[in-house]
Amino acid sequence: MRMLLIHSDYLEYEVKDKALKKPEEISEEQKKGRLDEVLAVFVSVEKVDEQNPEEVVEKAVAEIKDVASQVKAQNIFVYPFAHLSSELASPDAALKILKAVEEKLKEEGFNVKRAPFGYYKAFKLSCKGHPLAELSRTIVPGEVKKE
Ligand SMILES: Nc1ncnc2c1ncn2[C@@H]1O[C@H](CO)[C@@H](NC(=O)[C@@H](N)CO)[C@H]1O
Repeated sequence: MRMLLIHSDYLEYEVKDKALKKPEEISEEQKKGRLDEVLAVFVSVEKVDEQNPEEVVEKAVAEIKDVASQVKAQNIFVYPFAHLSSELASPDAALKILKAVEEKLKEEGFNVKRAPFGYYKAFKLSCKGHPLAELSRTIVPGEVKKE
């Protein structure tokens, strides 16, 4: 799994078109979304993650929690983003893992939104620009590499 974490004044998105034949079913309300004072987490789920999804979810949540506590962010936006890797997991596996990350973060007490899966989306992001505002993490079953 590849994650790009951007501490932002806000992130907002608007669904534009289907990017998969069978994207995630969403409500009218989910076609637009916004969070302020947010840690935006752009996530590419990778093929290797399919070997141990539970471990990857645990490690991803631990890394996100760590960064969120450093930047003092309570709001987290999990954003499916198929552009951080050339070895992507299947859509089904990726969606399951992203939903699990979302659920675990909610269980940890964060205010979490997850952008819809399988769509082209317009988005606006306002990066805060401080030294910890732009971070990346690579997670594979068995190890976590930090930038
Ligand atoms: N392995 C994977 N990890 C994360 N997201 C994945 C994925 N496989 C499919 N997606 C989702 O389907 C859209 C088309 O690839 C993706 N859409 C996007 O990445 C948008 N930024 C538009 O390009 C994404 O929603």
